Amino acid sequence: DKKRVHDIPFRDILHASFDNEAKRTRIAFLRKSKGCRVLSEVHHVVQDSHSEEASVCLDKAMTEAYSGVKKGRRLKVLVNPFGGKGKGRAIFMQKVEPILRHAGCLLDVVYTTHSGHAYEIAKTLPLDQFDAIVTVSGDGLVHEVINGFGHHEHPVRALAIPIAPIPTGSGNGLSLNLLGLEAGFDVAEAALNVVKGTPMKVDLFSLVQNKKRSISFMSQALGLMADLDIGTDHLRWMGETRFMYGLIRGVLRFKPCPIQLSVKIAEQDKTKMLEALQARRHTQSNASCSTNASSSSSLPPLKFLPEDKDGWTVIDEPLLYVYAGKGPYVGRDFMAFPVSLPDDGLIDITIQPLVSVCSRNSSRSDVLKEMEGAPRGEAFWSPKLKYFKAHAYRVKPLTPNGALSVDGEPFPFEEYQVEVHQGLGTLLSPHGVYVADFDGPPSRHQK
Ligand SMILES: Nc1ncnc2c1ncn2[C@@H]1O[C@H](COP(=O)(O)OP(=O)(O)OP(=O)(O)O)[C@@H](O)[C@H]1O
Repeated sequence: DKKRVHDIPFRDILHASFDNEAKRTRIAFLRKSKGCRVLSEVHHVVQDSHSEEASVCLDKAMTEAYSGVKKGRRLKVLVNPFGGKGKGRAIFMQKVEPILRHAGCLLDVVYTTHSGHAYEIAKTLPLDQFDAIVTVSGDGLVHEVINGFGHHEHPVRALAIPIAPIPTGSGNGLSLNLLGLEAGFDVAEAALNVVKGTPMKVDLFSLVQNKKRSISFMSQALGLMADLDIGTDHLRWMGETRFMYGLIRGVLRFKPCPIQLSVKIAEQDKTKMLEALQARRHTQSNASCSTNASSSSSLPPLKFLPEDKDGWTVIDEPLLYVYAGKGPYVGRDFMAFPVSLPDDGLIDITIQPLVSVCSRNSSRSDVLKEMEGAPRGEAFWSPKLKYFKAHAYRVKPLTPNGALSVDGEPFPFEEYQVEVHQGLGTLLSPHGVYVADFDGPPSRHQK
């Protein structure tokens, strides 16, 4: 009977078992429905003579389904009920929790009640009780968790606990980077990553401002890009569209970003950056770059002093924006760092000099044209856009007025320095690499 044949990849199986009393098989799995993944369950009654065969078969299926992965993970789940369009709680209860429960995960769920709540929880999290921490939120809660871990009594061990995001915020850049464009907003796919993803080491950044050290995992934005993160906060109701709206509005305003930028450059050859990306795609496991969690009880010391000048490049020209970070996507419609690698120990920095966009040969419409290719990271190839990989950088504001956004959160517009810590953070990932389609330049940028 054809109707009874289910072709289920092992990866999609959450649970498979045989009830010998009732002679019933039970398989819980994810299937595709209208472009999204949904939880499904099938039961079959088996003839007595086939009981043993069924039992062996389902045991085997479970072994394959959880090959290399601990079954029944212990999870600390943090749900921001107000993230994005305010549907975090409902999405968690209706779509995510059932998947985690069917997979036999043990859940300790907290609904955050205030800004800073996730930070407090992460700061005092008992380290041996959880296999992963799940954020049902946007990138803001992840920033809090990482900073809480950074201020934990044992920060390096805390940062070795993998974080797995469920995308219910407005940006969800981290989910996009882990799951890719197609699956990045699919909460069921993200839940499957919670159940079966493997730990992937990622670089984190120390940001020092007024002697205070914060950790950033995704981005720091100045000028137009900060306006995009912060200046569109009141447009949260728009969901992710607010980023594209902010981008167009910012380009039309054309406001310079009054800073002096100093960069400890590691690479500025775009072709070499692409080659490194292509090579990294073939080495999916990055366990070798893991920091030795047990050997250190404090955060890595800072390597670069604010007065270091040797080997630093100073950029004084007027800029439209500076955008620095890790992970290709910062939003669904913006691949800001297409050649970013999770663990190269470097930060990607993009700079748009104002002169090149205000020159006689260039115009706002040119910038907007570049933006058309933003979802595919095409601006990378624009000769007008400077793109560095760096060990560290520092910013000195030249006027008191401006905006700085760190991982999407507003920070004081004051002098700061950033450096990279290789492999200090841990995420759960289905692929062991960032998922973003990016290769050679589009035809208009080909020589
Ligand atoms: N109960 C709460 N009330 C008010 N604010 C909260 C609450 N819980 C968390 N927050 C704050 O909400 C901020 C944003 O949260 P979150 O990352 O979930 O969504 P988002 O900002 O919509 O998404 P994105 O960061 O992707 O734009 C966090 O910085 C956090 O401090």
